Amino acid sequence: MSRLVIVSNRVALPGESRAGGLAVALHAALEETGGMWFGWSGRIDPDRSGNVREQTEGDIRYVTLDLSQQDHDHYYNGFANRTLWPLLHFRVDLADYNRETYAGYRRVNALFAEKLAPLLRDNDLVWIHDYHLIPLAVLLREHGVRCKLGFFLHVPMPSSDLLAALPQHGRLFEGLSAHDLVGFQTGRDLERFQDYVRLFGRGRVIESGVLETGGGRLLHAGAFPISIDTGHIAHLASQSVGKASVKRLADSLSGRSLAIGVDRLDYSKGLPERFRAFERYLERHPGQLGRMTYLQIAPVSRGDVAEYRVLRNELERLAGHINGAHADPDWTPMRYVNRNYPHASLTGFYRLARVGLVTPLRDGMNLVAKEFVAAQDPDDPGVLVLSTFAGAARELEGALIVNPYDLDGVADAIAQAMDMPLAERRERWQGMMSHLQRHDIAAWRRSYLKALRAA
Ligand SMILES: O=P(O)(O)OC[C@H]1O[C@H](O[C@H]2O[C@H](CO)[C@@H](O)[C@H](O)[C@H]2O)[C@H](O)[C@@H](O)[C@@H]1O
Ligand SMILES: O=c1ccn([C@@H]2O[C@H](COP(=O)(O)OP(=O)(O)O)[C@@H](O)[C@H]2O)c(=O)[nH]1
Repeated sequence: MSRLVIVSNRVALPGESRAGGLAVALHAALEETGGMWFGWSGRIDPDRSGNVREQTEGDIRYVTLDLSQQDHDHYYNGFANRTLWPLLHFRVDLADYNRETYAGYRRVNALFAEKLAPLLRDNDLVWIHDYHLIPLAVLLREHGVRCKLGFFLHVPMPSSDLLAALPQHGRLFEGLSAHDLVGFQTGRDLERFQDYVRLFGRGRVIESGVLETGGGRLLHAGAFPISIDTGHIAHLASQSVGKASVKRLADSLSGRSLAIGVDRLDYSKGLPERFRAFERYLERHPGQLGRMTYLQIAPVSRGDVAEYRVLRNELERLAGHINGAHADPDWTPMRYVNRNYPHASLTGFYRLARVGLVTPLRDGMNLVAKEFVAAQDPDDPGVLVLSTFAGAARELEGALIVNPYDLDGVADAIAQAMDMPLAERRERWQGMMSHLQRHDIAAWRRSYLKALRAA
């Protein structure tokens, strides 16, 4: 059996709990197979990049690298999160390109390749994750690495005309052809990648999922929608009833219904639009006033990046305004919390909620949508209000699908969820839950690795 080696910027080290779907999902995948997880240690070294740390827990060997402040600023805060992240989420208006951060991004990828290459064996399966590490495969090949290399993009693949706005897009994206298999979240992402290869990459699509790249190399590509450990989330949720944090939340509602949103504090998640839609709900549905409390959990993310700080200020202002304008002495319409919660609490919060609000402007998948469904009480399930621009909307057909830019539409969906009869809630939930039982994180890992072995 070949060894699985996962490479990603973010590594869920033992004992670390941090919001973010990639780390949650990869940890669940590696727990089943064992193997090696290689990535950034999460630490800044005041002197230099490249200090290697190693630890083993169970069947997982973690090998991580420290980064210097400057490398971290240029690679993670800079090119990855101020250039690629906005661009890949269709936000050319927010993308900030500069050659210095691009050089830092390439430098850190070169360092990853230098430290990882000597650890690899020819029969390993190496699975590289996300936009932080697009050039890594080319660099590993230059170090003589011959094993199978796969890549998975967790974020959306944008339209090729948008991608073409990036200087160096050709060098960067043509580098994907050094992999044996490139995976995307949805069929639409795959289609947009194929368009890019055809229109800008000097390549051709032989058949869907089989491409000839500009350099004449054969490349396999496919859609592999990521998922959750459905059984585990459902189990945690069912056990959460007696948990103190869950009980305190339940008691604090004084019999009112709960609507919940759980998102990293990120502009892709559509939080200002969601807050405004919630206010619109209060205005358009006065008959429901005082019947529901909206809890938004939004742990601070990428706080060193300017756009994220601006967003945080805007959300504080909006939450204050909504409560100021609509609260009663005995009822506050919304609660806004910047703390990070472990799954043991979150799953209980999801289960308490009548409405789950997942309304990103763009999202690769959105695991919160899937967790919300898996955590529901089968006898009395809540309703998911889901943006059509989340990858999860391609699968979760029983959700109320909304356009997050249409504030009235989102407001009306919240009201519909509040009034939805039990029989309809059950029917919608059962369809989504049986999908998630069949398509869980193990199925995702298996289908990707099967395709990688075959590529
Ligand atoms: O590592 P961070 O900078 O703290 O950010 C957390 C992760 O955010 C993004 O997650 C994506 O992956 C999820 C799982 O596939 C998916 O459901 C979600 O739609 C994506 O946004 C990012 O792509 C990861 O690299 C980050 O680790
Ligand atoms: O306080 C929090 C907030 C979020 N999450 C987890 O972070 C992940 C977020 O993944 P998603 O795919 O929804 O979005 P991402 O943050 O990766 O863009 C989910 O597993 C959440 O349960 C968490 O553990 N604690």
